[in-house]
Parts: sequence; structure tokens; C-alpha cells
Amino acid sequence: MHTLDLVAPTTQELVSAGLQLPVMEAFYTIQGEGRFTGHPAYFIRLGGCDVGCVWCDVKESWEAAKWPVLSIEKIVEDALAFPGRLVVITGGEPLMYNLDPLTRLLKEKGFTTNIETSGAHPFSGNFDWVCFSPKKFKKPHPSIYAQADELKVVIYNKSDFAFAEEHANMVNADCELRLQPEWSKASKLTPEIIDYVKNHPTWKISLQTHKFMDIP
Ligand SMILES: C[S@@+](CC[C@H](N)C(=O)[O-])C[C@H]1O[C@@H](n2cnc3c(N)ncnc32)[C@H](O)[C@@H]1O
Ligand SMILES: Nc1nc2[nH]cc(C(=O)O)c2c(=O)[nH]1
Ligand code: SF4
Ligand SMILES: [Mg+2]
Repeated sequence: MHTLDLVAPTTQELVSAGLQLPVMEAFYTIQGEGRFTGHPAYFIRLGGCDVGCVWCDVKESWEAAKWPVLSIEKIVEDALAFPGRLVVITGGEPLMYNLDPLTRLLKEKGFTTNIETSGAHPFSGNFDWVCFSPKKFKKPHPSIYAQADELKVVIYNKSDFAFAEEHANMVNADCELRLQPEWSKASKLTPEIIDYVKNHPTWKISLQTHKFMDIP
């Protein structure tokens, strides 16, 4: 005799569907970088990254299994407790996950949705602003180029200027172009970036202003 069991989906299946996601931390702060510098924003930092940047400032995010898996309803409910309605989804590498359900729910609740991504995985989600920060350590997925509203390249050594220009040639013509000094080398690199931007005025400089303010 066969019984037809209704088997509850596993956590892994719910994560694959984007209905539950590993969250390293979520915090209300001031966007420190890029186009929305200075704007109050609620950051959702998803756990897990396979890009491996040597200078990454959140290496503790890399291992997804370390972080609690939360339902998208809980993630959005937590965001609603703060007065701001700008959300930044970051990580880790947020595009490791299907972001369609989370961004759909955030937009239903009235949030503006921004993402910080290396573009190393297929694009998903409904975003008002896509900040694409390509990395030499893992090639971006082709789906990111048409989506990027902002290209933000971290400058760690001189060869990164050429890497930045290569990517500028692949994004849409209206994509905003920014160069951001790698934090630990910022005192040496910032004058070089200032010179570069003055000589290549399609670029702007982006600083990690939250680190100067000593806020998350
Ligand atoms: C920690 S990453 C998380 C999102 C995604 N994995 C990415 O790299 O875009 C957020 C932003 O911080 C930048 N970033 C990370 N470490 C940095 C550092 N040491 N100095 C300057 N920017 C850094 C990244 O390039 C990215 O624009
Ligand atoms: N204040 C603040 N601004 C940020 N902009 C991008 C960040 C990130 O880690 O994705 C970040 C962050 O960690 N804090
Ligand atoms: S892609 Fe982003 S989170 Fe991943 S290692 Fe690089 S900077 Fe860190
Ligand atoms: Mg950060």
C-alpha cells in the first residue's frame, strides 16, 4: 500500500528557491560608498562568497554555513522596524542566491532595493540600483553587464586602472563609473586615483566614508 506523504521542503530546497537565506547580519546605518553615499539605509548582509578577494573587508562572511538561515518574511519584518525605506543587499556575494522572492517582498512593502555585487553569479532580483564591483579573483557572469547602474572598481595596484577601463567598456553607456581605494592602501592610492580621475573625467572617486565615521 502506498501512502501519499506531503514532504516538507528541506532548508536547502528553501534556500535554492530564495525563500530562506543565510543572513550574517542586518543593520541600519549610512550608506558609505558609491552613488548613495550619505543616505540612511538598512543593510542585509547574506553569508557566503566564493570569489576570494585577498583584501576583502568581510572575510568572515565567506562561509555560508556559519550563518542562520532566515525566512524572507522574517528578514523583511526586521527591516520594517527601522524608519528608512532604502535597503542594500550585500554580503558575502548576494547573487549566489535567487533574490527574486526577497526583492519582490521588499518592494511590496515599499522599499527601494539596492545591491552590492561582484556579479560573479547569474543576476536575479528586482533592484532599483545595481552597484557592480567586478573582481579579478572570479570572472563576472555576463548577465551583470546590462544590469549595472554603477561600476565601482576597487583599486589595489596600478594594473587595476586597466581592469576598470575593460569593464567600463562592457557596461551600458549611462552606467556611473567609480574608483574606490582599497582601504588598507588608501593613503598611498588615493592621490593616484585623484590624478587618474582628473585625467579621465568619466570616472568619479568613491571612498568608504563609513570607515572614517567609524560606523558599521
Ligand atoms: C564586501 S563587498 C560585498 C558585496 C560583493 N561581494 C562585492 O564584492 O561587491 C561590498 C563592497 O566593498 C568593497 N570592498 C571590499 N573590501 C574592500 C576593501 N578592503 N577596500 C575597499 N573596498 C572594499 C567591494 O568591492 C564591494 O564594492
Ligand atoms: N556603511 C556601510 N556602507 C557600505 N556600503 C557597502 C557596504 C558593503 O559592505 O557592502 C557597506 C558597509 O558595510 N557599510
Ligand atoms: S566578492 Fe565581495 S564579499 Fe566576496 S571576497 Fe570579494 S569583496 Fe569580499
Ligand atoms: Mg562593507
